Amino acid sequence: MNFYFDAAKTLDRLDAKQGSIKGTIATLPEKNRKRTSALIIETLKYKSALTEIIQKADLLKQERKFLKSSNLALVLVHDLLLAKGIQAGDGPIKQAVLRHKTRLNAEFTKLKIKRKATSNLDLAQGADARASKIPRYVRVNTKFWATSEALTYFTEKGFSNGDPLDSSTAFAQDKHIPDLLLFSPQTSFQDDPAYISGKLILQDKASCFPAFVLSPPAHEKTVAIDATAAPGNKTSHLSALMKGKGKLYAFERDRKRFGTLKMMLQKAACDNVEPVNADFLTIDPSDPKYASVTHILLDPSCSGSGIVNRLDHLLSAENDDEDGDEDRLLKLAAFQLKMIKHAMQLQKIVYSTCSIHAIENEHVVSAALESEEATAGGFVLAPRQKVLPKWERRGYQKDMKTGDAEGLVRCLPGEDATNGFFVSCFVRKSPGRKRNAQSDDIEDGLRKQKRSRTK
Ligand SMILES: C[S@@+](CC[C@H](N)C(=O)[O-])C[C@H]1O[C@@H](n2cnc3c(N)ncnc32)[C@H](O)[C@@H]1O
Repeated sequence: MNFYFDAAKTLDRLDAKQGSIKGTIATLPEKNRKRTSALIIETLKYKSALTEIIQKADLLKQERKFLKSSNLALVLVHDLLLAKGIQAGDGPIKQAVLRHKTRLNAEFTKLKIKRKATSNLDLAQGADARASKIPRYVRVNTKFWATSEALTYFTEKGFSNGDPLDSSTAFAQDKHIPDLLLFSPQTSFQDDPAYISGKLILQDKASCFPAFVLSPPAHEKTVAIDATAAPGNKTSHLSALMKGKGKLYAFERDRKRFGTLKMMLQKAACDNVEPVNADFLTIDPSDPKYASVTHILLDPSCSGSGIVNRLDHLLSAENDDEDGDEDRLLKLAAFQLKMIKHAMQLQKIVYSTCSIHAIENEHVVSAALESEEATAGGFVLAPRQKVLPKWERRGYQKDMKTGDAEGLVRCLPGEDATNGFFVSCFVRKSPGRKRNAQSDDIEDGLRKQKRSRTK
């Protein structure tokens, strides 16, 4: 029965908007996690049908002594009607549902007739249509092997070059991000040895933009920060771009998510990363440890409104945050701005969100550009040619009080074959810029390297 209690509690947390489906499932006890998460997802798929059946059968009223939680009733009735029956010993709660088996089955049949369903599947809530237009993106972890080796690996597995949205055996290389491959959205990598061993990282294309735009040089003197790191996809991308050289501090304030981050970093062989379980806002930029930091990735918590393939479309309509709850967005925006201003005591900053709302994107960037911290540090937006110049969709100028929106990158789900995303890059203006010995050394070094290569 514990398995049903865990599933019901998780559904309670989702109803209370305490996280995304994926994020909430990740906090379940490891034992039975696969089984419990399958039950949660299946129950959510059929939630509207199951709720109607339970109401019509008057189950909660009649069994109020045993079924105190509506979500517990949902998971039990799910298994009774749509799976192999309730998988638990004969206790009073199971008996409370079984007493109504005939009535529940009758309501189930009536509902199918009412909804003109020819199979159980017709009662399920459909996926977000935009998700089917997003290929399955897989980043080759160049810490372990080269992209050319990965291409051979997949060719030997039966994949061939082509459009992955047309064929389940086609794959392609991405046009904008090196080492990123595209597969059909249905391709599963969970059992692929290359995924299990950390040689492949499942990461949406847009979420690869921030590390690529920041691109800290692969140099022993480079010191960078990922200020909001867990679960760690962007951290491992940064580490790969740095070729394991220099130092990357990865901050994560949440203890549980910090555990996930550490596991991810180990699996992806991120040996130049030092994970730090601390709030980025509490670090003192004048601390000698961070004085030589040149590059900062800032991908703070956001509304997640751009993510369309995260299963969250399964949450009920009243939880749907299409227009965003303004209060919540304003609170998030205030926190996001605080993070940027804190980072402005350091050097080059990439700020990103997986939100489509201007409140968390252009508005935050404009406010950051107008802040005292930006003036004191001489920060401006990096121009388009430094921020994925070939990417067509740029920021919304109408939502910028100041700054050129051409320097901003936007991704729209359903239109760009990615989730919704936003990327900006702040750099210090050269004139009047405080000289940072470390960063200037790195830049000088790289300039010299380039010169000697072209000679
Ligand atoms: C959007 S997620 C980051 C995702 C991550 N960049 C990735 O690609 O895997 C934001 C993370 O920042 C953490 N966080 C939020 N505020 C923080 C702060 N002030 N200091 C450190 N971590 C913070 C959250 O706990 C959460 O894990």
